[in-house]
Parts: sequence; C-alpha cells; structure tokens
Amino acid sequence: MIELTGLAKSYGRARAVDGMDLTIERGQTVALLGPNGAGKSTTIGMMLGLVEPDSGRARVAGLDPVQAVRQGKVGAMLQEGRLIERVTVRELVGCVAGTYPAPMPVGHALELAGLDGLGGRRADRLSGGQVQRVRFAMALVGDPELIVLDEPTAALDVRARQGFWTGMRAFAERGRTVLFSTHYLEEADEQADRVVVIARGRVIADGTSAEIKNVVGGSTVAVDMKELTAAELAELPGVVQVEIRNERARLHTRDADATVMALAGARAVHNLEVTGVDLESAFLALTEVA
Ligand SMILES: Nc1ncnc2c1ncn2[C@@H]1O[C@H](COP(=O)(O)OP(=O)(O)OP(=O)(O)O)[C@@H](O)[C@H]1O
Repeated sequence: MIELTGLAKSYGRARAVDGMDLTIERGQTVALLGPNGAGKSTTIGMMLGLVEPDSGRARVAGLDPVQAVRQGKVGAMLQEGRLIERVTVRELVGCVAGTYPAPMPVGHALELAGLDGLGGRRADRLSGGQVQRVRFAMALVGDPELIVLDEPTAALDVRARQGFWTGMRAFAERGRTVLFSTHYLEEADEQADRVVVIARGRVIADGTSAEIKNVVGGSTVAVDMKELTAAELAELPGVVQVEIRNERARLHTRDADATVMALAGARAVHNLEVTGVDLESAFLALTEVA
C-alpha cells in the first residue's frame, strides 16, 4: 500500500528525512513512533504528496502520492488545519464525502468518529477534542484504502482517546490500511500491528511491539542461586548480563524462553520470575543510540 525508497528531505542544513525505506502492506495498522523532530510529519507529508522529496520515491497504492490522493485512495488527518466556518458538522463531512468516488454514508462516518448527536452543530462552535473528531470523520468518510493520521490523539483526553481508537479499529477491520504517528508508546503498543521507530530521519527499528522490546533489552529472568555459578549462568543461551544480589541472580536475556528452558534443564529454577522490558524503555534506548 505504501512504498518509500531512499526517501530524503532537508530543510536548509537540517536533514528531516535521511534515506527512508519502508514498505507497508495492505490491511496493516502501523504506528510511526519517534521523538520530536524525528521526521514523522515530513515523511507523512511526502506520502501524501504535500512535501516534495529531494531524492528517493514514495508510492501509494502503486501510484504517485498526488495521483493516489486525487483518486480518493487516501484519507488524512494532519496536525493542523482549521475547519470551515458557518457550516454544520454534517455539511462539512458531507462536502468532503462528495470529493471521493465511493464514500461511506455521512452518518456512518460521524458514528465511527464518535460524533453522533453533533452533526447539526456548527463546526466553528466545537471544543478542541470535538474538532479533532470532525477531522477524523473527514479523513474516513471517503472510505479510502489508506488512512494517514499525524498524531491523531494529541488534543484528546483519556476518554476521547479511547473512543477514537474504537472508531479507528472499526475502520481498520474493513480491511483498510492505517498509518498513524504518535509519541505515545502505549498507543503504538496497543493499537498497531507493527511499530516503526524513527529517529533523525531514519528507520531504526521495525517490528511488532514485542519484537521492538526484544531488540533492545529483551527480558529479565530472576532465580535464586543454587545449582549454577555466576559464570555458568552467564553462559546460558540468550544471557547478556548477570547480576547477583543476596543469593538471587538477575539474568538479562535476549531470549527469555531459551534461558528458562536451559535453567529448567539444569534443574536450576527456584522462585522464577520473568519480566519484559516495557516499550518506553525500549524506545528510549533505541532513540538514544540512534
Ligand atoms: N517546514 C520546515 N522548515 C524547516 N525545517 C523543518 C520544516 N519542517 C520540519 N522541519 C525540521 O525537520 C525535522 C523533522 O521534523 P518533523 O516535523 O518531520 O518531525 P516530527 O517527527 O513530526 O516531529 P514532532 O513529533 O515534533 O511533530 C526537524 O528538525 C524540524 O525542525
């Protein structure tokens, strides 16, 4: 659905996107995760044909991004953009629907975006969170093959955020492709099939959130020390570091399953505890070393 090859864009001396290669299959929900200034918005801008790359190529649904947008294959929700004044929410969303070849009924888009009851409200008399939902309805009303959302939940409170993701999942379940950028690691973890971490304009990690966690720290396996010495524990499969405190060993491992199996083989499982690295630590470690 999306194919970026060697995509690059600089603003003066700042290299916003620095040779981005990324392929996203149809039907995937992908999070683009990265710190401020990582290049997420610039990448999205190039995918939508809004930003001209210096080099490399972006293809969307096999087309040049501008063509893909013109043919109604893409819906987008960008970070800024005021709504047109003096029209109702339903009129506004209906107007956007009219620019797509096969839109969904406006009422359905309003429902997915959590706007039922607000269709008759003037678009310039809404709260920040409601505006955000109207922009979501505008992005999905065309029933596009791909929806691209740049930090979609930035202005939403916890409840509105939950509502937003319910609507987004319902949309994704129609077999649609979703790409969203976020700083919220929990969102990437919970909502995406795949997490692409970018820093300094490059992809630095790409996989399921479980895989991303594994790349960095894997897990910690703790056991009471009995049968094995510290040196023997350090030799177990997956183990990268051993800490011993009060007769208890904490093994940092890249493969908790293999480590635990080996411990079991040595009959050295006593008070076993396995903890995973959370995505937050994985993300920080990745973006620091990038
Ligand atoms: N129009 C512009 N003019 C000059 N520099 C820009 C412009 N847009 C982006 N940049 C620079 O390019 C880099 C990448 O910015 P971009 O907005 O793509 O990152 P981002 O990951 O979306 O950040 P954020 O999470 O803060 O929105 C930053 O260093 C930014 O200052």
